[in-house]
Amino acid sequence: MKLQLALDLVDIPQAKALVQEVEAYIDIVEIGTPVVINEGLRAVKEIKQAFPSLTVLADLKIMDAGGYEVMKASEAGADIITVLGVSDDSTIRGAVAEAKKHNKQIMVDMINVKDMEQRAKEVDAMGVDYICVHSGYDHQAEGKNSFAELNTIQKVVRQAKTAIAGGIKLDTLPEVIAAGPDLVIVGGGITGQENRQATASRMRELVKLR
Ligand SMILES: O=C(CO)[C@H](O)[C@H](O)COP(=O)(O)O
Repeated sequence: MKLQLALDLVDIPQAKALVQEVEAYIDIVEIGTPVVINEGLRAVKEIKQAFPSLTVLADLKIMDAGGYEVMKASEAGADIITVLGVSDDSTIRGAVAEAKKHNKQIMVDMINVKDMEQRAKEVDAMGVDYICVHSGYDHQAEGKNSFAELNTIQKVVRQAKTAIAGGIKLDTLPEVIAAGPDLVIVGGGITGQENRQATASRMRELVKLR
């Protein structure tokens, strides 16, 4: 099981400072959608240059032009790029084909997918690397989480790794870990804490036990 740090509400200098603090405890650093909107792919490029040994995920949440956008993110240094599960199949296939050319990986974010079981089967068959169940900020505000959805996709996914994101905190992490995803994604559960290093370190310990 791996741990991904999601950076969403920061600029590039703040992102670098945060990664520096918790680098030892994470496997993947995510350049979140708001960061890419504010700073562009330069944020991906600068973080990869500053932390070359970390896997960098660009959370582009691609919805169209899969091949082109994956090409640009790959050129910027992203190792993993996200595409939305609600996208057209041709977008996901284009993203997967382009990622393979650059030796990169595709994560499909299943946010707002209505038939989770059916779509997970379909995107799994398209050769994506990760399938991520995700309660976004708007869902979190309504008190939702993705634990049940993780269970649903785990029953049908055969080749991709499974991931879960959305509002995971130190106190809910044991429940998430018990559900057995391949990757746990934590944003505010680390970045919003007073002692980020201690929180990330404890999360690392818990994740490592599995
Ligand atoms: O993609 C995102 C929002 O769309 C976030 O990166 C993801 O939800 C993880 O952050 P948090 O743990 O703060 O919810």
